[in-house]
Amino acid sequence: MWLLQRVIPNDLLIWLAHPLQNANNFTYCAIGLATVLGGGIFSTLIRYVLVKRELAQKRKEKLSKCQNALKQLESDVLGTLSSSEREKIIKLDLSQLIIKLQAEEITPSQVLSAYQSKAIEVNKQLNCLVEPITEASEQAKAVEQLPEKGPLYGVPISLKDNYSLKGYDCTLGCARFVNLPYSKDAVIVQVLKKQGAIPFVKTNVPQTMISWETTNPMFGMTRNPYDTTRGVGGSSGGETALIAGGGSILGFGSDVGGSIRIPANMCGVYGLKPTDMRISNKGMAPILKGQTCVCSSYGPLGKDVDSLVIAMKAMCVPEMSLLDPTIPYKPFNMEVFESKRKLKIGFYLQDGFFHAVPAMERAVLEAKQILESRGHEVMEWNYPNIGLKGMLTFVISLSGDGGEELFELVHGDAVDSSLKNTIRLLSIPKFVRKFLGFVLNFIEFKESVTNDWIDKGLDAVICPGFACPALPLNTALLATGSVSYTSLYNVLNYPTGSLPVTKVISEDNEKMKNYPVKDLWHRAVKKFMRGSEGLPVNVQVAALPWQEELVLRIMKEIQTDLKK
Ligand SMILES: CCCCCCCCCCCCCCCCCC(=O)NCCO
Repeated sequence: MWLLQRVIPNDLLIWLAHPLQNANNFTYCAIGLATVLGGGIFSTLIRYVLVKRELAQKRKEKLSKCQNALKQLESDVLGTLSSSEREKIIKLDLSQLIIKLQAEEITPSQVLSAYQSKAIEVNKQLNCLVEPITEASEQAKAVEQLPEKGPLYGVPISLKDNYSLKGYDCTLGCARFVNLPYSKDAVIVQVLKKQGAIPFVKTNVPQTMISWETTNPMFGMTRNPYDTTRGVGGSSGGETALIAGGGSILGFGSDVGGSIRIPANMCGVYGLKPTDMRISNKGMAPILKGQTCVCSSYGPLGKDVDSLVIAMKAMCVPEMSLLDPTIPYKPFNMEVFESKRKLKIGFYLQDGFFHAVPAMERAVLEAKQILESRGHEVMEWNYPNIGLKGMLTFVISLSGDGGEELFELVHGDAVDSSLKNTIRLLSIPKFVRKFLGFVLNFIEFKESVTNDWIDKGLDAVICPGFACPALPLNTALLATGSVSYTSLYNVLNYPTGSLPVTKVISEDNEKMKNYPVKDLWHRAVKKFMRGSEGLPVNVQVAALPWQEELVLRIMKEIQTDLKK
């Protein structure tokens, strides 16, 4: 009161108090209610502004911490290797590198230096890194002292930002996760380290990872090494940009709707999404925690099929099941991978939901021809409305909470424009979700697709790696639905690989004049294919659950004949 009297002139106070002198109980209640409501709104606003400011500060601090760590690393590795020594290491493929490391022709520290300096160089152009793992150099020296060499002895590996490492944040591009370092390595990371691998960088992701444009308000946009005006896909886009740019020889990503395979397609990299539960997710940064219909799978990315095989062999070991008893011990089956049994393989060029561009169709036809020339039977596989049914199942599964968790993750944070649309699309009201769920029986859909494969005797299916190659920066949201090509295999939980088969040529784009513009998504894709010549085009290979070795075998056969 004393303060009010000092600040507000006396006459004004009397005038303000006047209605109160004659007020009845109702008026008191109304004034009280208005005060409580007004106060509530005011304090919520203040809290919102403070949270926003705090999160903006966190983003700034985290970015500058990461940039300083990269600068420090750059000066630490400067001069450790001559550029010709570095290039000799970088040009080795993973199998050759492992042979040289095991034979002690090169040391883990030398290999690490080569990749550290190359990654920094690539990052300057593509902005694909989050931060370096500063303990990597010590770890490289430590493995050199070990009496036994693991299968990944001295191999530097890059990890998507959601792979938890002791002492490091997993920000997922969200400021609320800054300064929350993990106290333990995820099980995958523990196993990889045990096998001799050296995690050396964490790579960029889209904000929340539920998007296929690798950009976020903290670390910014990752660019495509084939054309820096185009994106890299996502969400493991930092990984594929780094690998394609030569800054990593083996990377690890995650995939709930295509996040390993979409960026693999955009950057011409090899990737494998294993069956859920083949590889542990224990200790990983959780996302969409409550939902169990479509789960994140964790898998490798590399420059050839052999890299994926090496990674899977190294991970499918008893150690994985000991550290995470929910994972069945299922060692990598070389017999299946090396088998010469003739296969029956289905193929499709269109999923009936999103129209794939001609370059994607041609890639499937080229892969088909290779497989036929090897004596496999390749037949068209057309499951009615697979694209639409798969997409609806995917969207309804992800939006089980009406987008609540996604809202919460970005509340008060700057929201990336590429994500706004997705959140809106996933905020489907409960009654619509219930209706769609009623129309489409998920379990029946999954069972029916699997039965169809079994009835037709299919061993595997090949199809477009995505609906289109890399799009210009900031445009992924204009073609959101093209995710139907990859998300189908998350819904089905089939292991699926992606491999580069060809590049866009002018004849493909000439055929774009007949590309059906069914809606705004297709209009955008049609427009953005202009100037896409030279971009990589991948094909997907899918098989029934737990058949990772079969997927890799087919990928290897296609890769081998493409190189001839
Ligand atoms: C008639 C059907 C309407 C369809 C609406 C389409 C809305 C789609 C919105 C969902 C887009 C999600 C993109 C996901 C990209 C990949 C995410 C991923 O795999 N993340 C990895 C997490 O570990």
